[in-house]
Amino acid sequence: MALVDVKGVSFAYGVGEFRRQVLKNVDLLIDRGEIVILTGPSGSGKTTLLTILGGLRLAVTGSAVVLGRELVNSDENVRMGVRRQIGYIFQQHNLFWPLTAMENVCMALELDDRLSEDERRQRAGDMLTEVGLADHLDRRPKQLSGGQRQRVAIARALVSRPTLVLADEPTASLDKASGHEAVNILKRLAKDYGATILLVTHDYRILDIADRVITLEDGAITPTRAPSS
Ligand SMILES: Nc1ncnc2c1ncn2[C@@H]1O[C@H](COP(=O)(O)OP(=O)(O)OP(=O)(O)O)[C@@H](O)[C@H]1O
Repeated sequence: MALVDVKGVSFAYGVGEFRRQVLKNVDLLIDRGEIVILTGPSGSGKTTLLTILGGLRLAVTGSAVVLGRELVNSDENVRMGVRRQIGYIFQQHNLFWPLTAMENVCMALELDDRLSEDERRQRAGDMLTEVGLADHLDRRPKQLSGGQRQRVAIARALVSRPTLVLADEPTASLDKASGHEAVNILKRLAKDYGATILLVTHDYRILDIADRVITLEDGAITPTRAPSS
């Protein structure tokens, strides 16, 4: 069974004369372990689709089965259950400024009451080491570079070993070298842990990390092409 199985999803913002159709009959299948990049022009509906698949926005038309649960017309508790199995990475890393790198990553484990405080710190430290920040555990975001902050965000998204990682423009605020480094780390960790990634980007420099690139234009998926390598 596909990890993400979308059929005929449409979505509009607003009502009446302000109604704007943003997604038009979208179909999308993503298998377990795949790294899929979703690209396309600004305003084509990429973030809207990502937030629907992440259980952050409710769609009412079509079908979107994510991690085995139907999200279209779903109850909030279904979406919450799915959200708990997803790691999110955003353009702005969304780290908490007063907290250290270690504390930011530990926060992602706070819902898991099977872990003791020591185990959380151990796992967070291990994951920060994996992203190359073993020497920066006690630094706060303002003491880190943009690329290092995004690596903390990657560690935070992956520390709970999510089945699915959704990333929205994760390299948009990074230079070429740190953007590429960040997504390569993300790819390596996803492959190590068997996670599936759906990543929205305009950044053609990172298309080569994908197993598959799909394009959204004016709310509709255009035919799939192989990633340029
Ligand atoms: N909350 C909202 N209310 C009304 N319209 C919205 C809302 N969010 C997005 N839109 C509109 O929906 C369309 C699609 O937006 P979306 O953010 O999904 O596109 P995108 O492809 O991710 O764009 P970008 O690449 O610029 O981030 C845009 O025209 C946008 O202005």
